[in-house]
Amino acid sequence: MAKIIFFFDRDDQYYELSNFAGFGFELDGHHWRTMEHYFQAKKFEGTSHFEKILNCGSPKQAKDLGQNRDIPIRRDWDEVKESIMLTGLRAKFQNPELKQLLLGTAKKLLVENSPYDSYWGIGPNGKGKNRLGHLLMQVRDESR
Ligand SMILES: Nc1nc(O)c(N)c(N[C@@H]2O[C@H](COP(=O)(O)O)[C@@H](O)[C@H]2O)n1
Repeated sequence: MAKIIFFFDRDDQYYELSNFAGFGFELDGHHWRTMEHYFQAKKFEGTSHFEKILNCGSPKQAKDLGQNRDIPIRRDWDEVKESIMLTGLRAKFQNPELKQLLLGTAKKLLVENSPYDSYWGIGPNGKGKNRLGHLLMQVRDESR
């Protein structure tokens, strides 16, 4: 049995772990359609761009809006982004179905197999930080 779970593409067995997966949750008085909506919107808290991301349809739209640098993102984003990601993941995995799925991964290494992102995923050379995978494993440990 493989000791590593790679997730990223829609047809991956554990696609639910992806921030793009369609599992909504409540947090900070809002309903978030996906983790990606929450994460990207938090870059622009207190602006109309936050509302635009909150209300947009797809995680892809949320990410595209979140990468728009015509609108300034909060200055301390690099310092707070990990704790924002962790807070969102904790809320997402309150869903009993998702919590069971996460716990069912037991002690396996969770890896966001993103070919683009060397910070949250493992990036093009497979050596990225995989911070999303590590935070998911933290939430898994907390859920036991
Ligand atoms: N382009 C893309 N497609 C997916 O299906 C993804 N899961 C991701 N990764 C997510 O992108 C977010 C990082 O965004 P920033 O570059 O920090 O703005 C993060 O939620 C990754 O999990 N990307």
